Amino acid sequence: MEIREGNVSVEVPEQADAGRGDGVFFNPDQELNRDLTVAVLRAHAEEHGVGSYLDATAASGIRGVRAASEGWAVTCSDTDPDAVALARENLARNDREGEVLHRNANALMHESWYDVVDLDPFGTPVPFADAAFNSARDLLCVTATDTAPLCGAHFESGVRKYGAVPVNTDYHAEVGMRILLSALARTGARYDVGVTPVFSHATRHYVRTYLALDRTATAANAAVDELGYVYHCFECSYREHEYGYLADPIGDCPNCGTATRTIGPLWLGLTHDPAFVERVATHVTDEMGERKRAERLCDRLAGELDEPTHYDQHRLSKQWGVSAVGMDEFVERLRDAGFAASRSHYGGTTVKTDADVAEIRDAAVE
Ligand SMILES: C[S@@+](CC[C@H](N)C(=O)[O-])C[C@H]1O[C@@H](n2cnc3c(N)ncnc32)[C@H](O)[C@@H]1O
Repeated sequence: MEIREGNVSVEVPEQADAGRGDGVFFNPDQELNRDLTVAVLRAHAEEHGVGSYLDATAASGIRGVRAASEGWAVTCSDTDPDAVALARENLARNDREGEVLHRNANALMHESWYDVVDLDPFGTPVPFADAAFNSARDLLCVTATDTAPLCGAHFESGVRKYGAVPVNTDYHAEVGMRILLSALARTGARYDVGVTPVFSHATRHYVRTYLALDRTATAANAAVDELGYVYHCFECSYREHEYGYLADPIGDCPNCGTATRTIGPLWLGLTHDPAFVERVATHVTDEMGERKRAERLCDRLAGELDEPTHYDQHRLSKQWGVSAVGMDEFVERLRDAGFAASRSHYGGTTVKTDADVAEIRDAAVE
């Protein structure tokens, strides 16, 4: 079946359920992810110009074709011969140049350099991360769809894959994002590559991040300095974070006395650069099928307070046995009490604030 996405039209196999079928993979639900990738590539090109782009796990090649239509010199790779044939056909159908290789992306990335590498694999990107840090010069784009291990819902799998302790909290999507960033920062650091996340979002069942790379030991050290731990109380939702690679757990919750759980190492630093996000927003354009959602997401991200966890007003209200109020009202009450507060992109009822859970209750519950 032929579909149009952004400025391109590609042939993709008809699939009943979001990509899961016998044929070459295609998931229409990832259009927002791909629209934002194009906007990020445009914003990145403003500073660095267009260059070489590797669509490492290409399937239909839709990412590669869209990047090629933006002027990037594209390479697509896939281990599935049917995917390789389809990606070639899709580049040709759009009159775009580009090479499509029937290669294992890991071998390819150990041999060749690209300005931008895009990892969009099935599930976890971890099997591709080492090679990617030895292939990407400027920007590494990564999707992870294994949210259950990342968020702590599949605890052992999360520990195995990400070398960190994930705990399933009510801010699980953010834990997933910060576990992924932590693992990527530590992988980059092994090769003296420092990462700066310039744009990241947790949307439905995946996390997507864009890392600006600095290939120096100093930058790698700076990235490791952004790692640390969150101590979480399941009784009252109190949490506290601590930078530093060596955990010194706080023990009992200072709010209610219950033992806290340690989560991490997590990336505690910024998960995006607000100025870059604003520039990305200017590159979200009319031909994008997910333009409205992309704009809303950029807007929310740009205004999101820099705090490593968020709260869910509805969960807190249930815990306290009070009625929830409108989100803008909730944020206003926190600000009126002197705290920094913003809504967050992790969900419609989520908020970021520098108030702790007892302070939130005092400020927001009448
Ligand atoms: C989730 S799909 C990619 C989806 C695509 N990026 C998109 O936006 O529609 C993952 C693809 O990775 C390919 N793949 C799996 N292991 C690979 C490897 N080691 N090297 C290259 N491609 C691989 C699979 O054949 C599959 O086509």
